[in-house]
Amino acid sequence: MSSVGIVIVAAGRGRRLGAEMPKQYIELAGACSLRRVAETFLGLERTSFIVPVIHPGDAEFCAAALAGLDDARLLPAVDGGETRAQSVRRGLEALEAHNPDLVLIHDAARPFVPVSVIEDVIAALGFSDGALAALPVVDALWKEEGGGAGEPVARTGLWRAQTPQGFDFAKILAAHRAHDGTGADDVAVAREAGIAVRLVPGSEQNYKITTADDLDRALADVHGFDAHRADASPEDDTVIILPGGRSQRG
Ligand SMILES: Nc1ccn([C@@H]2O[C@H](COP(=O)(O)OP(=O)(O)OP(=O)(O)O)[C@@H](O)[C@H]2O)c(=O)n1
Ligand SMILES: C[C@](O)(CO)[C@H](O)COP(=O)(O)O
Repeated sequence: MSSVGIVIVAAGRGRRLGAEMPKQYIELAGACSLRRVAETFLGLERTSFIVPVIHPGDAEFCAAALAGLDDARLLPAVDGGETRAQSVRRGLEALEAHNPDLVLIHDAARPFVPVSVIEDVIAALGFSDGALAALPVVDALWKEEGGGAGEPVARTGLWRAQTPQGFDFAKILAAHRAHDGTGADDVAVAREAGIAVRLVPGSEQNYKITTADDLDRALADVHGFDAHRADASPEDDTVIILPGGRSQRG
């Protein structure tokens, strides 16, 4: 079975949210978004290695966020760059020594990614060198003209990109090394290098915390998502105290 490396990009500043600390470190019912993402990927047997990519000034935030996750697959965090693409590249360079067959790249700012979406992206990599989670655009689209609705934009065939975005490791590393560091996501980098990328259905649950409204939504959603996770094994009522003081049913 192919080995799967995970890059969690967490070096952003969260400027559009404008909170006191970067959004990936804001607590959502006892665990911040970065920790939630790390726990989700550590919960997958297919995960071989995880490298968090962080801002050089966030080492203390990161240490607190990941405290107690005692798992050899969780590699030391590496410093990110000015752009998301630069941060991804640094994560990939850190994974190179571990030589994974595949890599999944995920935003730390998407705390509620369902395991099924991750598994579907990995499955698509069985027949494609690239795959991304995405959702079709369902609303009508209008081009703005002077504050009003101008020309309509056809929505047919348009998809909203999410993460994880997964790739053949050697191919996406080479693509990032050839890239100028400006791509909005790894699909842009991959396509520039001629890598075919499959669309895999994402999830509305897998939204990115970008604005204050998104953070409010996450703070409202988190208890429901956690209850759902806890109810996964209702026959076993044991309460497990997790590192960092969180609890869940076992
Ligand atoms: N130089 C950067 C920029 C972004 N990211 C990460 O890439 C993901 C993209 O989400 P985004 O909402 O663009 O994050 P920010 O850059 O933090 O947000 P903003 O643009 O509002 O500052 C986030 O997990 C972010 O931490 C990163 O690792 N390195
Ligand atoms: C890859 C991505 O999640 C695509 O939605 C990306 O991080 C988007 O970042 P943006 O700065 O909000 O475009």
